[in-house]
Amino acid sequence: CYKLFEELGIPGPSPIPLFGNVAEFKDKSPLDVFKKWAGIYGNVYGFYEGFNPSMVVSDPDVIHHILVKDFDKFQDRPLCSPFVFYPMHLSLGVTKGELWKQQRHVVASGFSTLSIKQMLPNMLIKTESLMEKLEWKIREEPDGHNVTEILGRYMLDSLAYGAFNYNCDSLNNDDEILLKYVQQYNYAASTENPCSGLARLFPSLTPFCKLFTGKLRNALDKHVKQVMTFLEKEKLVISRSDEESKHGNLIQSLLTTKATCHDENNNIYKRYLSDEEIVAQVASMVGGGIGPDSALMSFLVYNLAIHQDVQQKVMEEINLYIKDSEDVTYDTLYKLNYLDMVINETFRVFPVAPGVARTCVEDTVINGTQFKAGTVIRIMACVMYADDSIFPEPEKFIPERFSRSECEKRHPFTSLPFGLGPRGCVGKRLGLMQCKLAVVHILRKYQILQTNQTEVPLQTVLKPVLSPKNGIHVRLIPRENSGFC
Ligand code: HEM
Repeated sequence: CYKLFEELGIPGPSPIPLFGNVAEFKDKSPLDVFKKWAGIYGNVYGFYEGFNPSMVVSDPDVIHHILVKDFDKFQDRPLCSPFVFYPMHLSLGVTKGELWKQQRHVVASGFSTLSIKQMLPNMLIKTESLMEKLEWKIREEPDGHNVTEILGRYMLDSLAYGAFNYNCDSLNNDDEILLKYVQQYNYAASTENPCSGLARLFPSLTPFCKLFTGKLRNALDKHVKQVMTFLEKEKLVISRSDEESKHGNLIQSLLTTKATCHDENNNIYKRYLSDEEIVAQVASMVGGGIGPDSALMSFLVYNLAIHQDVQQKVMEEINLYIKDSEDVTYDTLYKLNYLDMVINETFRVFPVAPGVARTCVEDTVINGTQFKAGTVIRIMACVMYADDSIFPEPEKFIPERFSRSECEKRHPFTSLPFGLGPRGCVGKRLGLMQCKLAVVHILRKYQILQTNQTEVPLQTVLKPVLSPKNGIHVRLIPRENSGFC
């Protein structure tokens, strides 16, 4: 059963019976293993996760084919977590083929510019709560503290209230149903979780491993019940209100947008998503969106603390466009080009999503390499980010690499923080807006400094997105006292 790659003439490490090549990852950063293998086997090679063949790709031309040109042959995604409970099998990240296409159209329409602009007022309310929380924390620990937990909880509150009108306060309440669910969701997919590791390696053991997921199921059940009540509430709002207010949040958009479908004779018809499908989308967007959102925010704060010159430039740009709080609009946030470059460079240095995955659904040949149906394809963007022929001096933090002129010199498929193509991240603009909103508020009030507890270099862990292993320790000092405006 370990003959596939040999027969196809695809290079890769030699597997050992039962485990394939996973032993190589023991006690190492998976990112380092993929970088090492790329150095030995090149930009397209194969390895075995247990018995399962996976192809690893970090060649931008081949990636372009997989994500866009030959999308129909690679449109499905393998499961990110082996534990999928009702109704999550209906969520966008999991569904396949025709059902995915129908849902994607509906979900994507909830992320239009107009919809995102409508989410901003609720997010601003949560940003005020963040600022209050930070002020309190600074009074308690004036010499610096770990900001990761606070930032993560803020991102959750802001996402839930902005996108779903779901007013949760995880910043101040450890027992928030949503917070408990997100913690369990992340743990279930984390590489630190031995149970999910075992189920990934030996899928036939998944039913056994599921016996140990009581906490996840419990947290999911409570979350699903809560989302159901929000759904009923939004249905009432829709039945009462005029057309104008119908797209006030993502749940309303999911309730009122129709999917285009084809029957067995290829006739077109339209349908609304079922309640189960809507609940699955909300639950998975909260669970799946918040991990990368929070990790990005922490890494960004870290980079601003370590690179004071970069922080100064971001501040100058903010001062240029945002004079007072009324200027914090979708349009002004959009103008912060230098901040965009800093975010892109943060994604490169700390690849929150080190790669994206697809399943090959039909045999195909790309640039002379054969891809067999059923094979998992791991597009490891992190390998390109560390390649000095693409990003010279990759160990340095240089936001200017992402200026428009520099980007035009590179292959567009060398930077994939949100994936790309028809199955790329649907929440990209929302995630970026949340992050910019928080950075603008923090920087207008505080200078971010590193402390003697700030890790250099920073240790990271995959859980399931790349995150700071021990959090981010920084000191915030009010700008009026810092002499730095
Ligand atoms: C900084 C924040 C975020 C990052 C870095 C990120 C990254 C990603 C990546 C890499 C993918 C896989 C794309 C692919 O396979 O090509 C993805 C998919 C997805 N993301 Fe995000 N994401 C973020 C925020 C969000 C937010 C805020 C939401 C929703 C509220 C969201 C919803 C989704 C969904 C639903 C998918 C699956 C799309 C599909 O299969 O059609 N993401 N994201």
